[in-house]
Amino acid sequence: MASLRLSGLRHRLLEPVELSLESGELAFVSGPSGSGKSLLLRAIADLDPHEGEAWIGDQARSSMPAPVWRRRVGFLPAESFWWADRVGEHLPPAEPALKDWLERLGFGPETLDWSIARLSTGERQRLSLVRLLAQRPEVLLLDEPTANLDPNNRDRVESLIEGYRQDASASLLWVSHDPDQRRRLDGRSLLIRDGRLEPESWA
Ligand SMILES: Nc1ncnc2c1ncn2[C@@H]1O[C@H](COP(=O)(O)OP(=O)(O)OP(=O)(O)O)[C@@H](O)[C@H]1O
Repeated sequence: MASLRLSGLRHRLLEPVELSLESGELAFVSGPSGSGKSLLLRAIADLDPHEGEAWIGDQARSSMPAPVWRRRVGFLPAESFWWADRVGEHLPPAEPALKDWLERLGFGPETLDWSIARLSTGERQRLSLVRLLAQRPEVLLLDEPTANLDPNNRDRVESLIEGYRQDASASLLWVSHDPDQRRRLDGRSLLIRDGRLEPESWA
């Protein structure tokens, strides 16, 4: 239940970004390859050096330890990193929604025993979303979370993210190259062009 606000957020490619997302608001970010979309998300998540400030509600990033900020602001990278051997080792068993989230993405309970090495690209992508939601972030920064998925699994992921956004009133910044997805999910559309983050015009 928190808004996200950015003021003067800047890294090497981007002009200073001013942005406010209400609690529960969805905004898409698009722009050409290499325009800085992933770097923007990484700067907000405080994973790379940057200038400027960010707030969740009225709490500034600089007012809390980096690990606390990174847990509250959940970043889903385009390529996930897994450190243990089995899926279940990355997911908290006490999370009450875990079984439901896995089922909604097409995974049975046996998935927890699967080796990470056997996962397909799309399975890794879907399971990394479950892992992120289990962190219960208040803000979600999603870097093309459906890029490797067939339409059925894309719909499942969209539905799960939308459900989480509504239940948790989470603010979402979602990098997507897909105009149909942006229309389907009815969020604000932002575009990075020549280093500036600006509202996208559909005209
Ligand atoms: N650690 C880094 N050091 C130097 N340059 C980097 C670094 N990370 C990314 N870049 C460069 O910054 C630019 C923007 O990268 P970014 O990953 O944000 O692009 P993007 O808009 O997400 O592109 P795509 O749609 O292809 O994923 C690219 O030219 C990339 O090569």
